[in-house]
Amino acid sequence: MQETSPWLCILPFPTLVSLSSPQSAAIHGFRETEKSRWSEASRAILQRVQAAAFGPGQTLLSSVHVLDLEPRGYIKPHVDSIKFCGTTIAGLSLLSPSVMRLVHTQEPGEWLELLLEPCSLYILRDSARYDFSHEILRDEESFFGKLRVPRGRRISVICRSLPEGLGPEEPGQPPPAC
Ligand SMILES: O=C(O)CCC(=O)C(=O)O
Ligand SMILES: [Fe+2]
Repeated sequence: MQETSPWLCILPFPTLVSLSSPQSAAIHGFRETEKSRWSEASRAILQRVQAAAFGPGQTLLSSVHVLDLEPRGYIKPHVDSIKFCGTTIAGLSLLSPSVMRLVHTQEPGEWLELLLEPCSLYILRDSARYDFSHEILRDEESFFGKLRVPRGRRISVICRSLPEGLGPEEPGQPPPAC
């Protein structure tokens, strides 16, 4: 029997809400939720993500952001709000491949693209997080160099560090989406 991926337990989303997060205006064709309770199998995966992306001294937002982007959905260039998000953003991409483009906010000629394969993890930290905008290209523009990367439904699971100076969040109080 084929083993079921633990990530499949997040599909379909039972209670998806529009969180109107600061970045939501940049995102088109999506649903999202903040999730703090996970199955044991998913927790094990999240721990691997967190061990790879965050240092021992970093505190994370207590909820993980889950974003469900429809095949025609895309994310316009933005820098995550420094009010709600610290130095590090780590995103696990599921289902469809996609292309993430980073563009320097002061030097638009300085840019790079990342091919986000399903089950890959990207980490935006320090300069990549603060000095570059990030975006997910829409299907029509979804090329990695000359390689066409057709977009389907994409789900991302995003962990973020807490902004400096903010203590761990109050238990039971969901953080603002970041
Ligand atoms: O889907 C992703 O990997 C990135 C989402 C994002 O940029 C955001 O929610 O601010
Ligand atoms: Fe973002």
